[in-house]
Amino acid sequence: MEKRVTVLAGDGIGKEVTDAAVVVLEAVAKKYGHMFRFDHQLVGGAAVDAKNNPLPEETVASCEASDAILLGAVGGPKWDHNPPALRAEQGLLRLRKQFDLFANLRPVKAVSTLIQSSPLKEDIAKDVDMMIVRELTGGVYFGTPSLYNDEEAVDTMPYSRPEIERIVDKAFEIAMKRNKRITSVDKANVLATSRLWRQIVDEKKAQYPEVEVRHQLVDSVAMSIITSPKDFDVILTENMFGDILSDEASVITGSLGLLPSASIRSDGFGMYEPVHGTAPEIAGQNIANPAAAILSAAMMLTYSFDMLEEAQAIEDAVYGTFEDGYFTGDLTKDQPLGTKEWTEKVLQRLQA
Ligand SMILES: NC(=O)c1ccc[n+]([C@@H]2O[C@H](COP(=O)([O-])OP(=O)(O)OC[C@H]3O[C@@H](n4cnc5c(N)ncnc54)[C@H](O)[C@@H]3O)[C@@H](O)[C@H]2O)c1
Ligand SMILES: CC(C)[C@H](C(=O)O)[C@@H](O)C(=O)O
Ligand SMILES: [Mg+2]
Repeated sequence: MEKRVTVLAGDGIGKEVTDAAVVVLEAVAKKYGHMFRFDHQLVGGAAVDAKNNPLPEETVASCEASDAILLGAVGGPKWDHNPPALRAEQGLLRLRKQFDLFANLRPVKAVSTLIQSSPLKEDIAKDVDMMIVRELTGGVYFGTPSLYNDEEAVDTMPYSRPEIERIVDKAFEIAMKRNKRITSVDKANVLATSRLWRQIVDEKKAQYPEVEVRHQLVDSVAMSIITSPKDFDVILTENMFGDILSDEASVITGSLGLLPSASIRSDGFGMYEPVHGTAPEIAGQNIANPAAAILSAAMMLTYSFDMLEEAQAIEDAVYGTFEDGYFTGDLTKDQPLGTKEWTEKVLQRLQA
């Protein structure tokens, strides 16, 4: 099969980790007889510097002509004080909104070879396997009015019925393919959007009688995700709660550098991005963990290209490399491998 992929490295460690994902995809293409055409474009701070726009037209045009997008990360101190339209993160938010990528899937899997890197006790972290389904194009990230001046600031958190219904449907679909358990996370004791969210989840539940649905308040989930993570299978939540809970859940696995994500819409088009950010303090040093970006590439093969065997081959190579005892510096202090050297081990496994 031939596929076009727009690669948006972005800023900080974005380039190092997307470079790793691209070489892995090239190895997969060679092994399975596919052709992936990569088109590299600017987004985020790099695009602000070059084009005075965090999401230049050429980037949008390339994404429109592609079958999927692979993104590194955007942002950093250099652009933090820019006016809102010229902030690096705007490039990412506009991409998500413009391409209607409403469903953000963030799997959190604790594998036994990495348990020693988790600060949690082994019996708590062991065998955790959950999927965070985060609404990605609504809520407080995109609310108007939005206002900021020296005296006053306003954010608004709107959600419409159709916006909630489609993400709730997606969560039920995913739950049906997994263990038929959903925890819907909200703040219904305070927020009107959460009360509508709860109502719609309850309505949809009637269509999926086999799925066990639990509502839990986000503050309580923030605690239970650490004390009893195995209680969760599918976590369904709105945009900002999902952002916060996914970074928190990464702790269970051992590192934020392990968490991939898929940002998809209904027709199969998607953007694939690690959950982590640009990690400015380690950028350019060949020490970032590329696993999250490589696993995001595997999600691209699954969700956009329907290449399930190829995706599995990437996952096996990544987890096999950990089993072989090779780790980057976020996971071990004992002779860690660099980003490139660790990726080379993954390639060797793929090519074996
Ligand atoms: N999707 C994205 O583009 C995205 C996501 C999150 C944050 N950001 C941006 O990134 C910038 C930095 O944000 P932050 O510091 O809060 O979060 P971050 O995710 O960049 O870093 C948090 C911590 O995790 C470590 N870390 C992250 N990824 C790693 C990896 N692959 N390997 C090893 N260690 C890793 C960092 O060194 C740091 O200690 C900000 O501008 C933020 O807006 C972008
Ligand atoms: C960079 C930022 C806008 C983004 C978000 O908040 O969605 C990031 O934290 C993420 O998790 O993808
Ligand atoms: Mg985040």
